[in-house]
Amino acid sequence: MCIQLFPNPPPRTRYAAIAELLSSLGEPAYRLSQLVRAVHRTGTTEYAQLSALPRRVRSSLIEAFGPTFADLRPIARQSGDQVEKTLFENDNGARIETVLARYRTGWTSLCLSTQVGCGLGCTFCATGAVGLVRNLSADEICDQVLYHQQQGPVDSIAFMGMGEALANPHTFPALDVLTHPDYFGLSPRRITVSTVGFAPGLQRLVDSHPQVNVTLSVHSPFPAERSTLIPLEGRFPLASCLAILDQHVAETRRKTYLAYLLIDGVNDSPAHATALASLVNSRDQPRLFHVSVIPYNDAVGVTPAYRRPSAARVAEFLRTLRSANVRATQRQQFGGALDAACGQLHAQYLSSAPAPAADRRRLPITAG
Ligand SMILES: C[S@@+](CC[C@H](N)C(=O)[O-])C[C@H]1O[C@@H](n2cnc3c(N)ncnc32)[C@H](O)[C@@H]1O
Ligand code: SF4
Repeated sequence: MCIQLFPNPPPRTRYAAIAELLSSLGEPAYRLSQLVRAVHRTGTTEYAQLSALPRRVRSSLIEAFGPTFADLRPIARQSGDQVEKTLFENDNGARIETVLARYRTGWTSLCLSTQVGCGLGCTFCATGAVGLVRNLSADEICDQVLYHQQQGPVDSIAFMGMGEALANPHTFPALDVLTHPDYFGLSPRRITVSTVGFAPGLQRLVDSHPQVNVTLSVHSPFPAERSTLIPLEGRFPLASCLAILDQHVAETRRKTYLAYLLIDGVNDSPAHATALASLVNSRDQPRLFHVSVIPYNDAVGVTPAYRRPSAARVAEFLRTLRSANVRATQRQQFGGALDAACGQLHAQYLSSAPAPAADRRRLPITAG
């Protein structure tokens, strides 16, 4: 397991570096938001094509930062019913995936990645089977949103793709950029961060971005069993994360989500549901905790023979929670056939097929 405890201050974001350059050139303060608006509106990330900016500014940007605004480029896309999975690559060949889901109401939700792989080793997750290749930079996290916004509106964002967002120190400057009114201008209430329980990061998140929605992955109410599913339990027990959330909901009155993965014959018994309900009902504000039940998705590279429970078993689990007055719903999931649902992303690190060529810029679109 690889654990990083925010050892160094993260490097400047591209946005801060450009602001500094523009100021040193004596450009007016509005130039940066003009640049960002032009990138979002035109669908290009090539500085040379941003004709809204004076030529001298474009030349200085290219000289300082190279030809393009984005570090990640999309190299493959798969579309299925209500879902689109995009594979991105950076210049060093690191790959990640994002998933855009379209609800029937027209609402769009983007599930983005924060790490190439993940070092926390949860036994049910394809991203965990990859291991941690590296953290994404704040710019790479934001580039995923930028790319999708260039294609159409993105109504909400979930940090639920590849990686543990709160173990990556660059998640915090990325949230600053995404919510900054001059850059992405997203409401923090439309952003959700999911964590498996990286307690120092969780504390930092609720302190620095209290309006961002939080989901804590629980998956077992029993500590010994939880640590066989989520090794991080041994380092940061669930109880310590729930204590942080208790304080957070008391201060903000914001609803908080507890994700519960259901694996057939492992953690889906009535005894598990009853113990989970007791855990929720023992909070000071139980009505502010909402349980999202996620039936297991087949995940490449996962060694134990886990299986998805039957629909009847899932319904029974939900019934037990609700009859104990716990608010609980099944998470709507999309893209299982494309390996695009929760826990299935691995950006071709676990495929036998060779990785795509780094310079392939066209997007093959395949039906799923
Ligand atoms: C891939 S994780 C990324 C966010 C964060 N690292 C976390 O674990 O909460 C997003 C969600 O997918 C769930 N998940 C992981 N593997 C899964 C699987 N095989 N089937 C269903 N959900 C899974 C996680 O438990 C978590 O709730
Ligand atoms: S479930 Fe989350 S924390 Fe666990 S291995 Fe997968 S991405 Fe990492």
